[in-house]
Amino acid sequence: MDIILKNLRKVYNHKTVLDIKSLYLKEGKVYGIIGPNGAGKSTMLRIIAGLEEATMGKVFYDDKKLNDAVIKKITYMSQRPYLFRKSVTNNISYPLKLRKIEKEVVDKRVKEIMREFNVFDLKNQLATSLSGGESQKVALARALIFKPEVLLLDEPTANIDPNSIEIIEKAIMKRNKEKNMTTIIITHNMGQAKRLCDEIIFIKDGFIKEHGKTDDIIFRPKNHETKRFLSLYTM
Ligand SMILES: Nc1ncnc2c1ncn2[C@@H]1O[C@H](COP(=O)(O)OP(=O)(O)OP(=O)(O)O)[C@@H](O)[C@H]1O
Repeated sequence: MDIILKNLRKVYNHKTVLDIKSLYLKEGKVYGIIGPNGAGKSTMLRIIAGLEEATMGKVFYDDKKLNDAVIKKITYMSQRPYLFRKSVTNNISYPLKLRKIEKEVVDKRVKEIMREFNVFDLKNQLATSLSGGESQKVALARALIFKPEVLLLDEPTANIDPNSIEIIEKAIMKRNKEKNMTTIIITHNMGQAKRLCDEIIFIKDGFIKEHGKTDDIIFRPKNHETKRFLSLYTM
């Protein structure tokens, strides 16, 4: 699914926190959103996810506005994902049960994805008792189990150990190749941006300051603000 932002603006308390004239995100590509704290990255993602309304402007999904059919194809994971006070298995199977998938298929897919994310041993544990990293993996397994067309991730691997980061990145790349999933990832990890993203969008003060191919942005940024931002990271 292509995602198109047109004259999108978000204002909080008379302050514009996001102002995007035009952005075309193509089906099957992985986009990295980078930028300082408070730049408007999460606001943009929440608007695309349909969790927040823009003050002005529109988001199109292919040529459609957000509707029930579109919402069913999108999955969004926040910085602090919310898990139900139920077992890990119940949490992960929830999106399939919601879509009335038959039990045998649900059981098979849940087992597969728990193995993929290395959380199988936690299957009966109460999800609210998991560690931060474990919760993140379970939340992503739940987000991916229904095979979304659009994946929106707000810092999916903040505070995650390298082994789990690798599991999460592999899971994203695998689906991207197989399902042509359009993916947008907010990250403060430039190594991750390099590994995962086809293109990078640098946002500051609510504006897109620079957008281009990952290597161009990371190694040959043109905008002086992008240069300054990237110079603060060790790569
Ligand atoms: N519900 C809200 N009410 C008022 N202001 C808000 C609200 N949500 C976000 N903001 C403000 O909008 C600006 C952009 O916030 P946003 O969360 O999009 O930034 P971000 O780029 O994701 O930052 P971070 O890297 O810290 O997660 C910030 O100044 C924030 O304080």
